[in-house]
Amino acid sequence: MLLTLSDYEAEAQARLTKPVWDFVTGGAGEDGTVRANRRAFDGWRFRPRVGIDVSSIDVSTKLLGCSWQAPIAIAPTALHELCARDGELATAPAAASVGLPFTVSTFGSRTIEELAASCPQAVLWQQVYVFKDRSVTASLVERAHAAGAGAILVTVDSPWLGRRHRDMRGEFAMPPGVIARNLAASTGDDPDIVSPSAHSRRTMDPSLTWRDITWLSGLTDLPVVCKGVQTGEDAVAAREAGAAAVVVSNHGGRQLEGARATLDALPEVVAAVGPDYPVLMDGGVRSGRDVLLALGLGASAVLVGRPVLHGLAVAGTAGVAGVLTTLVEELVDAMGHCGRTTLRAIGHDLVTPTLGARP
Ligand SMILES: Cc1cc2nc3c(=O)[nH]c(=O)nc-3n(C[C@H](O)[C@H](O)[C@H](O)COP(=O)(O)O)c2cc1C
Ligand SMILES: CC(C)CC(=O)C(=O)O
Repeated sequence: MLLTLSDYEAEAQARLTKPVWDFVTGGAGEDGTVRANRRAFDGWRFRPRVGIDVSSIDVSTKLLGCSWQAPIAIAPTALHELCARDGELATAPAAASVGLPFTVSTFGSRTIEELAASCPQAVLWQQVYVFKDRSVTASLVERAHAAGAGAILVTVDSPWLGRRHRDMRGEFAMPPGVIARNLAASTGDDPDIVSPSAHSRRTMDPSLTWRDITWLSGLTDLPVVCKGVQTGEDAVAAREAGAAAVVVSNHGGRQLEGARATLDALPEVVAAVGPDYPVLMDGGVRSGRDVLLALGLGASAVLVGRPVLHGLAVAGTAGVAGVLTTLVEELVDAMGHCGRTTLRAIGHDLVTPTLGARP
């Protein structure tokens, strides 16, 4: 029975080849930060209130110029065709049916134009990297705008891809026929990403600074969101560079082994930018209760990465819709039991450190 996101994960593992499973699941080094992201959620418990009418619960929100049915979005993950034949073409209708934004990766196996045409109801965001060749980044932004995207997420944690031991040991190579078509539409030819690590060394720009975010913000009227911020200082710098929001993210533990859990970094970031600036987070969110803890610690919304790929591998569109619906239902359930009926009613008083889990 597919009751929880762990059930989808186990079922996905049974369906994917080992190299693809390792690529999706793994992180930098020995996966220490991947585990830290998950464990951080065990460090917090709820302080439920009772005596409050919870017969009607509204988890919808308005953020970055669009309406969301719940404060959850799909994080950008490369090459959905690794997990399902139709790749992102299967993901988009699931996001649309649940009413949540879908961030298309630069390395999407389908172009943003194809996705916008095949699923006009979907709220699509475009993730970009600052490439050494700035014209490729600018083209991704321009195409996203023309395709009707709602926001640009610029990933700022990737001078190159992290040292991912699972992929290095397994000598991961992209299966033949899996093509980063979204990037290809901006470079003009099939980008050679057989080795994602080698490709990142050739193309991603390690000289990226906040000046580049200012440049990027000047290219578009769309909200630009900085993804990969992990400190209060950098959140303030992102805001000053023109970002409309930040995503507290360590790339799902795939970049710097030893980076702290994103849930641990979140309160510092929220304190630095104040309550009126949108702070999103991702990393290790695996239940609606996790979503609620992140909101209690100040997040405006969360993104989920791997669980969407698990849903895709299990049952395509229906699998992704199942994963997203589970998260929303669990969030509503937890809010009711906590005596909270709207997102506005969620504050720091909702959470308390787990006794014995923290110094
Ligand atoms: C297989 C895979 C591919 C990813 N590709 C990208 C990408 O192309 N661009 C990006 O900014 N982040 C990428 N990420 C990171 C996610 O956007 C997100 O930060 C991370 O998956 C969140 O953690 P979670 O998987 O625990 O939810 C990728 C993550 C995974 C697992
Ligand atoms: C295909 C890669 C460039 C994407 C990825 O693995 C990542 O961003 O974590």
